[in-house]
Amino acid sequence: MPLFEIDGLVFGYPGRPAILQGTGLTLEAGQRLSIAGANGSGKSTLLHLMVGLLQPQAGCIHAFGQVRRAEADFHEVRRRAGLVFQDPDDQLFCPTVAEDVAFGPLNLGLGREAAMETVETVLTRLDLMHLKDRITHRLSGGEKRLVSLAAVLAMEPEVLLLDEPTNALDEENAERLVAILQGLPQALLLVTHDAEMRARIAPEGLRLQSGRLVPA
Ligand SMILES: Nc1ncnc2c1ncn2[C@@H]1O[C@H](COP(=O)(O)OP(=O)(O)OP(=O)(O)O)[C@@H](O)[C@H]1O
Repeated sequence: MPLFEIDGLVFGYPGRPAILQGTGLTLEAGQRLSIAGANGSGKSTLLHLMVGLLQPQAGCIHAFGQVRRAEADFHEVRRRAGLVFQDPDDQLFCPTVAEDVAFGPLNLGLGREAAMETVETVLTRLDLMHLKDRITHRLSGGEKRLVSLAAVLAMEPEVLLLDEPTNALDEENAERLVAILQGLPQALLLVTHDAEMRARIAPEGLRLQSGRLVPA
């Protein structure tokens, strides 16, 4: 059973022409797919539709074995599919890094102590323990991006949806992120303009062009 099976998606922002015009996509368990495409072609929009942050005007989103239509259908999707937003400020909203990373596990019903254990495990794995007690909004752009990934991984999603994950990262941290992503067991959908990163993490590539996904 595919994790996501999307067919015939049509979407345009209110008062604007449709940017997705019959987009289809299948993501299988363990599969790593990349999506390239021009600025403004609708890549971020597609990821937002996949987790129910936007509603399509037509088409079908089948996720984790069920058709998802209403907002309530997407609660489970957002728990099982972790979206790392293009802008970390859309992801992080707690006063400290520890609280931001603990937010997901606490929301899933973990007790405070268990959630804090998860925070330490994930931050240690990403080599970010030095940021644990920092004020989130005072972090650098690159630090925020890594903490965003930590916050998503803390929820142990079955699939990661990554929107330009190396934006704002210096070379060393971009390299570290690539190594981390290569080592993760999850299925992954990677949106990036970085051709080298696509080749190293998700060589099976698609391109969003004229509102449809085509082989890259
Ligand atoms: N909330 C919004 N309201 C109206 N238009 C929007 C909104 N969000 C995005 N758009 C427009 O929709 C189009 C697609 O945006 P989207 O962010 O999905 O593109 P993208 O392929 O991810 O681009 P990039 O490569 O620059 O990140 C763009 O023209 C953008 O300006």
